[in-house]
Amino acid sequence: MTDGLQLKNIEIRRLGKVLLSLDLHIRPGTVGAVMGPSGAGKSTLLAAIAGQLPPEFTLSGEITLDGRSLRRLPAQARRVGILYQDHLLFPHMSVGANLAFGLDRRVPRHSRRAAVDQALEDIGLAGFHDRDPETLSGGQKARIALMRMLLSEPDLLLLDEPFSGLDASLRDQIRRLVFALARRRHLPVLLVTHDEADALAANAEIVRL
Ligand SMILES: Nc1ncnc2c1ncn2[C@@H]1O[C@H](COP(=O)(O)OP(=O)(O)OP(=O)(O)O)[C@@H](O)[C@H]1O
Repeated sequence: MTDGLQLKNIEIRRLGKVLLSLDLHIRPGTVGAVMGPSGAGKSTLLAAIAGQLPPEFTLSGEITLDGRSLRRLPAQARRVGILYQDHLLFPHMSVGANLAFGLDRRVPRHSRRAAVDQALEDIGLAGFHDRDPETLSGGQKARIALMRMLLSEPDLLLLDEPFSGLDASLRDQIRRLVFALARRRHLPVLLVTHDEADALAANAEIVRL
């Protein structure tokens, strides 16, 4: 069995033309960074791994996560967490409700509040449970979006330029947090970025499209 994420002979086509082809192996607790020009298919690749490839595209090749093949699994069964640039939180729910939404369904109802409070503490936002997401800073939203994703207990993290909307010091702080949490949980991370510094901060193996 191969641990982590393995992409073998992946090809994504649109209108019969190859958009991208690649091979990649990301071990648990390490980061693989995919870099390339705009339109190269980076976000499409993440969608393919997550089981959300738009019907305009076709995919061939093998995608395995800790040895199990993902391609035939529906998106919700793949246990993949995705983080995007815009850190979308549900605006009509409190911070606590946003986090509870991410919680793995296996967490029993009576321990959910404690799990959410612990999660808030882990990201330095203890006491934010009842806050409205609209009242948060960009960095606070980013931390909550990250934690909401981690609470769903994914086996793989897909990061689609999650740091690019943040200013320099915040960017450094958030990416350190993301990579430290991923390492601690032994998760493989596939990072899409335009910024070489993101890849360096993650000690990532870089694949250029
Ligand atoms: N739903 C879709 N239907 C048809 N074409 C699409 C769709 N989504 C993306 N494309 C096209 O597929 C190509 C790859 O897009 P994608 O968003 O994966 O690129 P990217 O490398 O992530 O770009 P960027 O760095 O600008 O985010 C682009 O030419 C884009 O216009």
